Amino acid sequence: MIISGKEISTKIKDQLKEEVEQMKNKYDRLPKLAVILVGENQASQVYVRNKERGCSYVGMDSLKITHDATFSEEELLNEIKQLNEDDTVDGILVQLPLPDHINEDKVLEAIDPSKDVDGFHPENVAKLFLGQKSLVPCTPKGMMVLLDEINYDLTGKEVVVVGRSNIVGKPVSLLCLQKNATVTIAHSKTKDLKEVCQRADVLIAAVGRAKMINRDYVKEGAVVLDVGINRDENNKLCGDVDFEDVKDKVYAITPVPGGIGPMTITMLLHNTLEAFYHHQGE
Ligand SMILES: NC(=O)C1=CN([C@@H]2O[C@H](COP(=O)(O)OP(=O)(O)OC[C@H]3O[C@@H](n4cnc5c(N)ncnc54)[C@H](OP(=O)(O)O)[C@@H]3O)[C@@H](O)[C@H]2O)C=CC1
Ligand SMILES: Nc1nc(=O)c2c([nH]1)NC[C@@H]1CN(c3ccc(C(=O)N[C@@H](CCC(=O)O)C(=O)O)cc3)C=[N+]21
Ligand SMILES: [Mg+2]
Repeated sequence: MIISGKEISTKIKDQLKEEVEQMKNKYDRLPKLAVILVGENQASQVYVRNKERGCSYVGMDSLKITHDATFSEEELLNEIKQLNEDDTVDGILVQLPLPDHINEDKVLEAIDPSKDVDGFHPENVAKLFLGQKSLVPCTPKGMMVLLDEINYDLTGKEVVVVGRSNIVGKPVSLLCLQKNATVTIAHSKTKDLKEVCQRADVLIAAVGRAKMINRDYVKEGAVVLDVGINRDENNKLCGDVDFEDVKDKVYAITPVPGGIGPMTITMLLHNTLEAFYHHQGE
């Protein structure tokens, strides 16, 4: 089975669109997402455009703020402070990576946790760790929604996550643990990665290396979630998984493009609506 994140995300966006319409009538204001982009990173520009498109699809307001790569940390922190104080703004997202002269941790900590639609602020990270209600990182949340969509119960299942980043690997591991999976987190220092991956009922690839996971890593009948966004030898978009090589061995797999990526955007919209409700005292 090929899990179309694109189709599922369209279905969810159509539901969000209806909710937004109701909120507009009820509160006479729209949810609003502010996206800040510093520098000229090509991929970032594509993602930010997709985020704006997502907002307009569901009828939310969006505010795109772009700066050239010389924008200072102090200026960025000031801008975030202003957005924190702006009652018309529900969500604030600072696109990563930031230029080297800007301290990422400092910037993420400056965002009002109630507007932190990425779920990257330490307060939200701590809540996720503790299993308390919080804004949950979009990519991990999108993966859980996809598993739900195919009625896949993680209880007692072996999950192997390849990658331990703060934005994907670690949070998705916690979410799988919450759903009663047995979770292994692998990374660049993991020994015998192939053997570790072969144990997985659910294999999550969040590495950033084109087609690294081939059929030798995959157990027959496994579910494979491919987070990677890479370019192959022909400069074509591809995942961390060699899709053609593994597709006849799996129970289900997400493609790239059209898999996890669109779900990430949709969960961002979902989080923005959640933040809006919170700001309205719901
Ligand atoms: N579809 C989507 O919505 C999203 C896609 N992405 C994509 O997902 C990928 C991962 O992103 P992100 O988590 O930010 O990446 P990072 O670069 O922050 O993390 C990569 C992780 O992979 C590990 N790793 C690197 N090489 C190997 C290897 N040879 N064997 C095993 N593990 C390895 C690293 O290990 P170590 O810690 O030891 O260095 C690290 O933990 C990228 O392609 C990115 O573009 C990211 C976010 C959202
Ligand atoms: N603060 C912050 N939050 C993020 O959520 C964040 C970030 N920084 N930095 C970079 C990563 C990456 N990311 C993606 C979002 C959408 C697609 C996406 O839309 N992918 C499409 C194709 C995109 C294309 O055509 O290149 C797809 O897979 O079908 C991919 C990757 C969010 N990230
Ligand atoms: Mg990173």
